[in-house]
Amino acid sequence: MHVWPACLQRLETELPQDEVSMWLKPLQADRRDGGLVLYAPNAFVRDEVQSRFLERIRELVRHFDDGAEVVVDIGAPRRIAAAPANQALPARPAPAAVVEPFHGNVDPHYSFDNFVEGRSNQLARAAAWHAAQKPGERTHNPLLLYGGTGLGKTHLMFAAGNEMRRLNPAARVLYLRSNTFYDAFFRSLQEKTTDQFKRQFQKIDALLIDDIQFFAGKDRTQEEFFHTFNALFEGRQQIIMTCDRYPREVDGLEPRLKSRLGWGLSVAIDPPDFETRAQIVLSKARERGAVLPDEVAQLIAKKMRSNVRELEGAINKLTAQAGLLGRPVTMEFAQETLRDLWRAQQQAISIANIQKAVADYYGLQLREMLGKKRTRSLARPRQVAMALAKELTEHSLPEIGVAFDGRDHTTVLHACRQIRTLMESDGNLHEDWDKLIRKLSE
Ligand SMILES: Nc1ncnc2c1ncn2[C@@H]1O[C@H](COP(=O)(O)OP(=O)(O)OP(=O)(O)O)[C@@H](O)[C@H]1O
Repeated sequence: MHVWPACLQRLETELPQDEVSMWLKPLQADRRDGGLVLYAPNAFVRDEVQSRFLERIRELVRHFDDGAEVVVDIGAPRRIAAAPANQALPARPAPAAVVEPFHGNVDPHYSFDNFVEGRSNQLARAAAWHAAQKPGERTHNPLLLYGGTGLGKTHLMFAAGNEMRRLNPAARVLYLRSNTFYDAFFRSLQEKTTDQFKRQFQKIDALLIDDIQFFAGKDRTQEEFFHTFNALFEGRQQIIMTCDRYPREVDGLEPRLKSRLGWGLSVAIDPPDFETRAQIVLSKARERGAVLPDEVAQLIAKKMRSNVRELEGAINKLTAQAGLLGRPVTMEFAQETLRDLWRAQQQAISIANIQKAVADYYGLQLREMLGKKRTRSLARPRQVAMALAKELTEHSLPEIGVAFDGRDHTTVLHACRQIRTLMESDGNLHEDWDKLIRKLSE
């Protein structure tokens, strides 16, 4: 059996069928200088195969053919007449949406009015607001909003788009998910309509592009986005992007693109604090026509801290059940209805998890962090871990003390107070705290 059919057969058992037909079946194998060359129909397929599959293909070829080299190239084996580039693109299901500007795909529901402002998102809100007031101004173009999942990045992006349309109803605002950009670009290659694809962007006033971390490792798409970006930027069209972390931290994004993304204004969104969470609960409940007592909103805000999408899930469950049963939302009703949700959260966060996460975060050995030494570099993380245990679990102070190498409950209490006080003046500590909560609540 030839080596490539054997590899392909194996890959078919390891990968989803559409991946195999999209990327691997179009490859044509040939021998060159004792090695194996896989010919891809175009650069797009070549890049994708190189970045996603080549490592595994090399392993399999080593296995079947004892160490033959593998390269991926564009073109066709010598014995097969070469097809012009782009023609032999693999068949692919039509993408969910193709770029067709001006269809008003900015969801009108999301506005600045129904976005609850707090310390964690104030800057991002202000930046989005300014971008909407004066689209294209150098101070906030491009605007990049980054932060963890479900924290309101897309909400703010839509709010900015809607505000632009409110101020100027003729404004052509296009919202695109990064994967839609990718699909549409791919399709334009397939249909040989890349010029048309590019031209579409000349006609818009603002591009809102969501989740650009998706471009990581997709070299051709990144290159195309880079050109689109440059053209928009030079045309003073507003660009608003979101990313799940600071783009410099995204592996697989090209350095020149990373640098360009930071040209305008980049703003982080952090997880909301307790007060903001409680306000969000009240506001979402109001949107659903339900009246929640403040104490119920506070209870939900205390228990659910990772992201707003989860808060919304809790409110949906609560208001739906109350409507169905015709019961008012009391504390007891909330406790009863959401018990399972909370139990799942609670199980995920134990004192041991917290200790490990804090030790890892500060680069310490767990044993050292829990031990007796009082040097600042150990004592402070130890206090952070104790305070987090109090904040994130239902354990009592004495129980937490026991888990921290048998310390007294007054030591835990002191740690909680000290961390609270220090956070008021120490921005770095506050950041550590937020990051740890985010990590533990994922
Ligand atoms: N401050 C806020 N006020 C009101 N609603 C909020 C707020 N923050 C988030 N939300 C709501 O939480 C939900 C999730 O927000 P959104 O989709 O904007 O998150 P995201 O940051 O874009 O997440 P992802 O990266 O997963 O796409 C939305 O329904 C949004 O309205």
